[in-house]
Amino acid sequence: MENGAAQPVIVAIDGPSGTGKSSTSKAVAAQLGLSYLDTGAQYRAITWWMVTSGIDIEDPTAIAAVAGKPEIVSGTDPLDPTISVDGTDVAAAIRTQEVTSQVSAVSAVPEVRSRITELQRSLAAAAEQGIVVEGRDIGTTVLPDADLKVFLTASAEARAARRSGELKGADVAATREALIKRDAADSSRKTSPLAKADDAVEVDTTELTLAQVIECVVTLVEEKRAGK
Ligand SMILES: Nc1ncnc2c1ncn2[C@@H]1O[C@H](COP(=O)(O)OP(=O)(O)OP(=O)(O)O)[C@@H](O)[C@H]1O
Ligand SMILES: Nc1ccn([C@H]2C[C@H](O)[C@@H](COP(=O)(O)O)O2)c(=O)n1
Repeated sequence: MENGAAQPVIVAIDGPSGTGKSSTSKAVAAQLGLSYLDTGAQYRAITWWMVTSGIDIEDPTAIAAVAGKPEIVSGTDPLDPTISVDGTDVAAAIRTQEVTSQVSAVSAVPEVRSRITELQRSLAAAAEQGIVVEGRDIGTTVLPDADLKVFLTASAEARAARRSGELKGADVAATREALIKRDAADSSRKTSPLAKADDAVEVDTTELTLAQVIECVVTLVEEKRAGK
């Protein structure tokens, strides 16, 4: 650019549950002065609204009919990401087991996906310095022209151990089964399933520390910016 200002950079980070997408994306965005969007939080937020509104989660037609109703607002500061529904802060409420166990069913409904995808694209377009967007279908569907696409993976054992460490005292085997079940549902839905984009860089984080994964992604972004 003539004035030397950096072009906004769009980074898509996808992968299964517990591979480190949120931790990595937040840190990379903070380090590089970019915005950050947790798209899983948006699907959790609409699921929370469906559950608290008494919508039958087993009925995709009922979900589709009200998918446009809740107003979901995401704050994109990586140091203080926020999520609200109709003005209520739901950051804690969307992390309950009740929401986690139902989010795959709600997020499989095409009307939900088109509504949330539109929100995600408008937030990405508004990010002046650029944005790190993490989820399941960012590189394939939401932002197919992203400057950099990363697909994080890790063994089910490593992911379960990480999650069990978070949920103190949680049974590792049960956590592993729950992760595998959610990934299978997210990967097998018809509309924009969890998938690696053909042009994504795959990073297996099983044997890497979080700091190593962050460094790896920061380097990939810097290489892209340098035109390498
Ligand atoms: N490379 C790593 N080594 C060890 N622990 C890690 C690593 N990456 C992430 N973690 C830890 O694993 C847990 C899950 O990470 P995180 O929430 O970032 O994953 P995620 O892919 O966003 O998961 P989900 O899709 O379920 O939201 C966190 O406690 C995080 O600190
Ligand atoms: N781009 C996305 C992001 C998330 N989802 C769905 C599928 C996940 O199981 C759920 C919760 O995501 P998490 O908070 O665990 O990252 O949301 C999706 O379908 N597409």
